[in-house]
Amino acid sequence: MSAFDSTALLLTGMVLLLSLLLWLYPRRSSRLPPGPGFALPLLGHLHLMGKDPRATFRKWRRQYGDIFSLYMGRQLTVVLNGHKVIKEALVKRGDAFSDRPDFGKLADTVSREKGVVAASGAELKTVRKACLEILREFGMGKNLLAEKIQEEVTEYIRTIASKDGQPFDMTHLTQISVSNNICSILFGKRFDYNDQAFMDYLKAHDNLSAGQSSSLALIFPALRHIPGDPFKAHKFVQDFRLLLETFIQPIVTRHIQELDSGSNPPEDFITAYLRRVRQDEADQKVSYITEKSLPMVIFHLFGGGTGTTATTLRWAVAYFLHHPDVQEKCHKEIMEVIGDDRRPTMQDRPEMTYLEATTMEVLRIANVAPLGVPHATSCDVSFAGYTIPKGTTVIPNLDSVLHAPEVWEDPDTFRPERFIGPDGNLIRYEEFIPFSTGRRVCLGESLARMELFLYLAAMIQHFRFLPPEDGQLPSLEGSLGFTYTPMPFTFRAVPRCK
Ligand code: HEM
Repeated sequence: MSAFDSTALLLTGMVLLLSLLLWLYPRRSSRLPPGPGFALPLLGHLHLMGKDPRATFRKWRRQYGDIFSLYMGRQLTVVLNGHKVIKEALVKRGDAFSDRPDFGKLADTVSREKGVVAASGAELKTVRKACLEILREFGMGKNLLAEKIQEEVTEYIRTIASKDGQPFDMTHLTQISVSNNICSILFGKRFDYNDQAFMDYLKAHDNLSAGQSSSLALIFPALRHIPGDPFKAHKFVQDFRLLLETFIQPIVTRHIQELDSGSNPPEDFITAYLRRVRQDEADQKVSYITEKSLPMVIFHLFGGGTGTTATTLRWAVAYFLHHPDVQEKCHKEIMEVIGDDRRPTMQDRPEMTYLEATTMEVLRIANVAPLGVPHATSCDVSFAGYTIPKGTTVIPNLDSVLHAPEVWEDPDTFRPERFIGPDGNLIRYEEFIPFSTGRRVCLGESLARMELFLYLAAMIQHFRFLPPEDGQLPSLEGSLGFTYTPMPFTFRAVPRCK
């Protein structure tokens, strides 16, 4: 090859590389909301996000305003901040802002089904409606379910009492117990607190919600083949498979066999959903309610019903340990309304303003889903003077509402009294949106609120929470993955004397 040929080859290579980089380099159009400048090819602004996106978003909000944009990889993403903007988008313009983005190619290697959390458009409408109707059939928000939860709470309290006031970590016990409530609805059964297989499933669920995989791994599934799994991509696929294929799918298959063979499957969510599938088939209706999508729907309800409520209970105990006065005020109210010789019931709830205010303050300050779940635009939208294209990922930054200093005085101070008015009644702030707002508001909100009340009332009725003998208090700085969880801690649950 002559020197001329090699130079030409080198130049052509450089031009091709430059074109590829330019093609990969995300550029923001002038009609988009402003945002950080330098986006890398492939990574976009991921390298600027830091360990705690909440802190980065607070900084960018100060710099660019309530609506800013960035690139997560090559995906255009708009972050909405403050109650006014989030309400405007998710509630008033809910028609345009209620889709979900593609949750990543790594998840697609396990299943492409959308279930409920990842569904958009007509599929979302049909599946969400069916889920809500069936959950209500099984008593969500009603006494029937409250009684079931009370039985689970009784078992939970018995197990805590068996610790004899010695220090323990409540994480696994609380997770299994809370998960049993949604499992009773979904599968018609609860799991023993020592069931090792179930504990492994919960561990896999924990790993997924801790967001162990990097954002890069979610976008580039091939990273799971790198030896040593540095991006935790292989682990993500393993955990996802364990839950979907080893835990949930066999239960669904058993229900299908029982239903089709005329034997009696348990009267639970799966059977109710399958009856709808069969009905739509009999009516020859083209429907999104299908046998194939059912395992993913169950995966989402199981996931939603397992992590967040248990995490909120752990945050509540962490704050009680830091604020014994709040614990005592809750106990005093419980003694006045319920006493110590019967179980708390849902009928007691309206009388218990201080416990309710305390629960709301825990939900606000701990804010277990600080960035919500990403939404996506279903069409090109003109919004606040910008044009946001169809398919843009939208992050409703709930942290910007629940910790807004203009709404909550000293937002980082734990003070249940902020939810109680001068007349002694609860104040229902419009800005209190830990379950998000609009068409995709948390589907399990009333179940979660019922659980939080029944667990906390019974826990405080029976025990005084104290730090271990060395006085070590839990950190109030948690770990942020898909949810915001407390760091592991131990405490003593000392029985209250009758
Ligand atoms: C303290 C407890 C809980 C909190 C703080 C919480 C919070 C949230 C938030 C912020 C969202 C995102 C809404 C959006 O996209 O705008 C969500 C969605 C969801 N939650 Fe919860 N949640 C809790 C408990 C539960 C429970 C007990 C269930 C069980 C059924 C559940 C099931 C779901 C489902 C299925 C979705 C997706 C809804 C959709 O995509 O349309 N959650 N939750």
